[in-house]
Amino acid sequence: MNPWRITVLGGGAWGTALAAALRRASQQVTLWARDTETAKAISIGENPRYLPGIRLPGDIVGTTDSAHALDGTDCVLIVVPAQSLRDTLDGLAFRIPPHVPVVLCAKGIERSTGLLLSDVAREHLQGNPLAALSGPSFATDVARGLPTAVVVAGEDESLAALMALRFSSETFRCYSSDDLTGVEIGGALKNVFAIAAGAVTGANLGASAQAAMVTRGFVELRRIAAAFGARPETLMGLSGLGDLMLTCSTVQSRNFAYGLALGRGESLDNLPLAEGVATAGIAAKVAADHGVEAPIISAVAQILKRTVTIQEAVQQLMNRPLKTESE
Ligand SMILES: NC(=O)C1=CN([C@@H]2O[C@H](COP(=O)(O)OP(=O)(O)OC[C@H]3O[C@@H](n4cnc5c(N)ncnc54)[C@H](OP(=O)(O)O)[C@@H]3O)[C@@H](O)[C@H]2O)C=CC1
Ligand SMILES: O=C(CO)COP(=O)(O)O
Repeated sequence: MNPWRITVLGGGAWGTALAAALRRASQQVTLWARDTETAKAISIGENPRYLPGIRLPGDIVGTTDSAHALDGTDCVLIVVPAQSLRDTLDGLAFRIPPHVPVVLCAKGIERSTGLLLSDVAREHLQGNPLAALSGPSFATDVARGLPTAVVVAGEDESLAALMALRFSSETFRCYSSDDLTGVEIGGALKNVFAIAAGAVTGANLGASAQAAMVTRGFVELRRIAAAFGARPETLMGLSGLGDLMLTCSTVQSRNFAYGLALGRGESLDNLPLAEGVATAGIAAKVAADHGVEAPIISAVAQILKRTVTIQEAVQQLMNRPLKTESE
C-alpha cells in the first residue's frame, strides 16, 4: 500500500500528536502551523511549546506555507480549536483539493451559531467528504506512542473504514463509524461534563456526587444526540462514554483542570485551552431549542457566566422534581 500524503492543519498539542501517530502508521505527513518557530521545530522532531520534552518522529515536514502543505494532498486533518475552525477555513479552504477527505479533529460546537463542526466545514467545502476523529486520547499519550483507541466517523462508511486503516498503527487503533453526528456530539459535550467533574472535585462535593453527575450527564448527552438524529449506541462508544471516563477522572484533562480551579475558587487566567468553556453556553441553548432537558449542561453554563455559584447550582439540581431514572 503506497503511503497517503496527509496534511495536518494546526501545530498545537493535538495536531502534533496526530502527525506523530500518522507518521508511525507509515503515512507521509506534512503539518501546517501558522507559527514559524513551531513549524521549524516539528521538522526536527519536537514541539517545545505544546509538547515539551516529547520526541516526535523526525520525518514530519513542518511548514507555514499552506500551498506547500496542501498541494497534492490525499487527506486533510483540521486540528485547530473549534472556535477557530471557521477562520481557518476562511483562509485555507480554497487550497484544499476538491474530493479530498477532510477530517475534523476539534471537539466543540460553534459558539456564535450552534453549528456542529461538520456543518461549519460544509459551508466552506462542497465536494469534500467529511469525517470526525474523536475518542479518549490525550495528546501527550498519543505523541509518546502510548496505546490509544479512537473512532473515525464519516458519512461515507467505506471511506471512514479506509481512513481508520490508514491511520492505525501498533499503538494507535482507529475504529470506524458512519455516525458522524453522534461522534461529533460525544466529543463536543464531554468537555462540558469534564468541567463539571473538575468543579465537583474542586468544591469537595465527594466521589458520590462525582459519579451521579457523570451518570446523569451521560443521560443528557444521549438525549441531545438522539434529538440530532444520532444513534444512542454511538454514545456508548469511544466518543461518548469512553471520553467521559477519561476526561471526567483526571486533572490531565484541561477541561477537568479548568473545572477544578473553578471549584477551588482559584484564578482561571492563563489556563490552557478548555473547549468546554466556549461550548457550555451554546450547548445549553441548542438543547433547549431541541426541547431536550439538560440541567447539568445548563448549570455549567450558568456557573461559567457567574449567574449562579457552584453551591446554588447543586441545590437547584438536587431539588428538581423526582422522576423515574429513565425519564
Ligand atoms: N490536546 C489534546 O489532548 C486533545 C485535543 N483535542 C481537540 O483538538 C483541538 C485542538 O486542541 P489542541 O491542539 O490541544 O490545542 P492547543 O491549544 O494545544 O493548540 C491549538 C493550535 O491551534 C492553532 N490555532 C488556533 N487558532 C488558529 C487559527 N485561527 N488559525 C490557525 N491556527 C490556529 C494554534 O496556533 P498558535 O500556536 O499559533 O496559537 C495552536 O497551534 C481542540 O478542539 C481539542 O478539544 C482532541 C483530543 C485530544
Ligand atoms: O479530548 C481530550 C481527550 O480525549 C482532551 O481533553 P482536554 O481538552 O480536556 O485535555
